[in-house]
Amino acid sequence: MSKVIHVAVGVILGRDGRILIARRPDHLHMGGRWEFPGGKVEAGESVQEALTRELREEIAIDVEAIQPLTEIRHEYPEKTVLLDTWWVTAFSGEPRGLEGQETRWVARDELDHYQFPDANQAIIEAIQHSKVTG
Ligand SMILES: Nc1nc2c([nH]c(=O)n2[C@H]2C[C@H](O)[C@@H](COP(=O)(O)OP(=O)(O)OP(=O)(O)O)O2)c(=O)[nH]1
Ligand SMILES: [Mg+2]
Repeated sequence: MSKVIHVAVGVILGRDGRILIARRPDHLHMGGRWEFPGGKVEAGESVQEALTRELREEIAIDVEAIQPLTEIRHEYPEKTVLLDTWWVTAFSGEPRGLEGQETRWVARDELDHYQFPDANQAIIEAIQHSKVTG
């Protein structure tokens, strides 16, 4: 019955090694929590296309290079998501929340200080174990 929602997620690496997080608008699923920007893969779209589109729509950057990070499947009571998560190692533009979201650059070892959706714990561990540094 419950289908898995495929989500393209970008872990955006700044030149100083920090990572961009954004606060989900209150009215959305997991509203108020911090996230790595991204959104649902639409029909006919590849995950890379979705990632590029979502990061342009949400935070006004153009993706130039990505590397796979991890895939996390998580069952929330209301839905199941597959977070298809990519490092964004090069981009153009200056990120800003086009949908009014607060954004923040944080050091890798400070991610634990923010409240993310439950599925993200596994992403944060993958980041902290990854050798990608930009
Ligand atoms: N973008 C993003 N979504 C996440 C993260 N962690 C997590 O559990 N999710 C969940 C929340 C949502 O149920 C789903 C992503 O949906 P979304 O609301 O970002 O999708 P979207 O940008 O396409 O938005 P919309 O068109 O539905 O308004 O994945 C994360 O770090 N980033
Ligand atoms: Mg989104």
